[in-house]
Amino acid sequence: MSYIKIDKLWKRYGDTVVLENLNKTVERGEFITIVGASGCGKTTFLKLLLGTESPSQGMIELDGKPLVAEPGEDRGIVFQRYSVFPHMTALENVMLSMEFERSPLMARLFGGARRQARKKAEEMLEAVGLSHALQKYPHELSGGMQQRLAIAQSLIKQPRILLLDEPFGALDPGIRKDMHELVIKLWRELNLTVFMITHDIQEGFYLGTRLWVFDKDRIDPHEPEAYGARITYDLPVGETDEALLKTIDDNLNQTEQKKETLHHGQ
Ligand SMILES: Nc1ncnc2c1ncn2[C@@H]1O[C@H](COP(=O)(O)OP(=O)(O)OP(=O)(O)O)[C@@H](O)[C@H]1O
Repeated sequence: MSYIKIDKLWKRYGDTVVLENLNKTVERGEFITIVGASGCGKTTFLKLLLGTESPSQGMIELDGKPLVAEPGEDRGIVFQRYSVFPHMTALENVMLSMEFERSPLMARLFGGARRQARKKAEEMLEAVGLSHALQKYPHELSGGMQQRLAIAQSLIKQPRILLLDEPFGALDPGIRKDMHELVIKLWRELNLTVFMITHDIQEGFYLGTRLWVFDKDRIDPHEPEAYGARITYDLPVGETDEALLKTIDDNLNQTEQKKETLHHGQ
């Protein structure tokens, strides 16, 4: 039995087909990177995995059970820009995630439980390289540090699956490299299963174990909403040649161009 099974999965919004009949299995500990043209449904797919969206048809199974459409502790997500609470320090922001989890009504822990939460939050901030910034407020942190904080917030709940939606898209290349190392370290040490969306196909090939390409390869000019994205490539990372990379990039650019042409023709 596979850890995650994506079975005849469709997602529609009204008459618009966003995802079309996805079928995949994923084993524990895999690191899947996802690339695809803008607006083709990558974030929607992560939301289906997170459980904040539900399938129109088909299902996702997690550990042999249908994934329920509500966020679970076993899944954590990091977005490109994370909304941390501006009036709370890094430490308080991470502690708050734990307080919400352990005391959902009051979001407040006391005494020994609070001391324990504080220790765990400090350890997690240290693991992401922010031990020197525990008392800093988000506006005092650089973009890379804010994403480290977002990762700490998401990992403090000890998810088994980490969903990353272009987490480094807004960062400078040098800082991105540090973040790659951090994510690889956390993935290995915490034995996570990771799904990460990126716009950068090279990043997709550098990180992880498997690269998925989402592409809406069929477009009917009379009915542009009729087809959704499918997973057109599923490639083991590290075994693919440059020529194939270029073909994928060209295909995705063509999809973008077709969309542009349709858009302007309307
Ligand atoms: N809640 C919603 N209601 C209606 N349509 C939606 C909703 N969420 C997403 N969509 C549509 O679904 C399509 C896919 O959106 P999604 O954000 O998943 O794409 P994406 O591949 O992540 O894009 P990008 O790379 O630009 O972030 C878009 O056309 C979007 O407008």
